[in-house]
Amino acid sequence: MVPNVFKSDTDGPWFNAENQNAQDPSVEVENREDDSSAKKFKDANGEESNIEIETVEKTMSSNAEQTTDKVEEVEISPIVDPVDETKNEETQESVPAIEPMPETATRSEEEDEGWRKEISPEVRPLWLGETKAWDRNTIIGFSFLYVPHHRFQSTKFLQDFQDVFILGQRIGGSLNNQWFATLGGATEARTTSTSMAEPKKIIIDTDPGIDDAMAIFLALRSPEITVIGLTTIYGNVYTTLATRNALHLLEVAGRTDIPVAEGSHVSYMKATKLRVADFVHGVDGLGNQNFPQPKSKPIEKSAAEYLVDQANLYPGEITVVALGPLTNIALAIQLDPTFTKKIGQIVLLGGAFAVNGNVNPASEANIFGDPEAADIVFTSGADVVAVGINVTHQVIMKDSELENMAESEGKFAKYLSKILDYYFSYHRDAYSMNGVYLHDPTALLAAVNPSLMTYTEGIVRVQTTGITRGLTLFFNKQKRFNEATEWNNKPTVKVAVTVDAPAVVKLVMDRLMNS
Ligand SMILES: O=c1[nH]c(=O)c2ncn([C@@H]3O[C@H](CO)[C@@H](O)[C@H]3O)c2[nH]1
Repeated sequence: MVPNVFKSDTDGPWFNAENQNAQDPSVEVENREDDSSAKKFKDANGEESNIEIETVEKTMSSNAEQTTDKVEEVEISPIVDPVDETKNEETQESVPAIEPMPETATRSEEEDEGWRKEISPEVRPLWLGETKAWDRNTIIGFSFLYVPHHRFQSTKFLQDFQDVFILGQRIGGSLNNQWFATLGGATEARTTSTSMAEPKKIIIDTDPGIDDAMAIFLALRSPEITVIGLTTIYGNVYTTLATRNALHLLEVAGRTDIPVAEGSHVSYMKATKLRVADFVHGVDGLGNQNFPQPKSKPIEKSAAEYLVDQANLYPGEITVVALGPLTNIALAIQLDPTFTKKIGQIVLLGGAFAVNGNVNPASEANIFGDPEAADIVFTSGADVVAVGINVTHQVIMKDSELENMAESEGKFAKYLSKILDYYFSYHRDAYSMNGVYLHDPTALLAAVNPSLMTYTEGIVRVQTTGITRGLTLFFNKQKRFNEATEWNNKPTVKVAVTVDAPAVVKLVMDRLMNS
């Protein structure tokens, strides 16, 4: 592993009054003082606003293994198709014969009505999609609710997955071709698939940004994932420019089919004094290349609305890769508190865990951009994976690799080699290094292939005031403190601790050069 390289950025060229007071010219919102923001945040983020799910501990068992899971109103109903039985090869027990699942299926009006009556009122909202025909994905979204009902012929599709989740709790699944599930007071569902190798659905929340451009192109070249949308945010540039750049990058890639939803122009606390890192990326965010205006337009929905919509459409299936300040994600949670359970995972680039920051000794840029939003996301209960600069500062693209890119015939590599010049010169000035940190591509790869990194789990809080504003503090839960603390009863998140840096650099280079 390459040792962690760190140098303080406190007196870099960006740390000046001009940047600190800069404002997005497109914003006409009354500014608020930092201090009042912090106070309101405390109120808004007090105990009451945290979403706690009441659970009781019950034991779920099956003929093959015993698992202890927290579930609500658990009642296991092993279901065996009485009609078609066969023997399990290993156990010699009778199991339902599995027929191949049709790609699509339809249900009649009458059947639909019948099912509606049998389902408990709590689960009805999820079940009652207007869908009359469905494919494998939508069946999985609904099927768990109906497992105990034989008429639904669950065996036909339950073969495809093992675990069924409601509100993040495992309520059933299939084992040795026998399957079981419970009908609890569920309003939402999460499913995991073991046999379907469908690409993961990804939404990239981005502030392009040179390394954002790398990450977006890398995502488009990664068969393990499907980019279903981009949402934009201020950070490296203001939001208006981030949207323009996102649209431009998709045009370069020939992927204008991917929607772009514009994000917030102000912080979570509605502050308009935003800090942007144009000194890292150029005033246009893309290395001062004077690219033409994109022809395409963002969709009508805001980023937060789009995130909530997509999470509702594909419960448990979407990974948000957040490459800028976390304002849009916090706004999505504010818009719909159940977003935290409907979103599959949030992989975020942010934080400086047990190392100095890159804005000042305390704070990393994305967290510093909106500390209140970051604290909301870290303590939201969502499945969060944080990739901080303690990890990304180990992943360095060297001068020689830039030369290789410039000589490559690859479309993305050629484009990137031009804009990367600016990023390289910033790193030479700020860090005296002949290379650049691959922040955003590394975070993207944590979603593509989590095994490139190792993780620890604990509670993360973000400092929102004073000289350590933006500090990310990780609590490993190894001590029971005498007094109650601000970390009490908060959900845990995963934090990346080590990275296979050579493998990450190789993957980035290979995929971008062969584009
Ligand atoms: O304010 C910043 N200062 C930096 O030195 C710096 N280096 C990279 N970045 C951007 O912020 C995230 C990492 O902290 C990435 O999205 C970089 O684009 C920086 N932002």
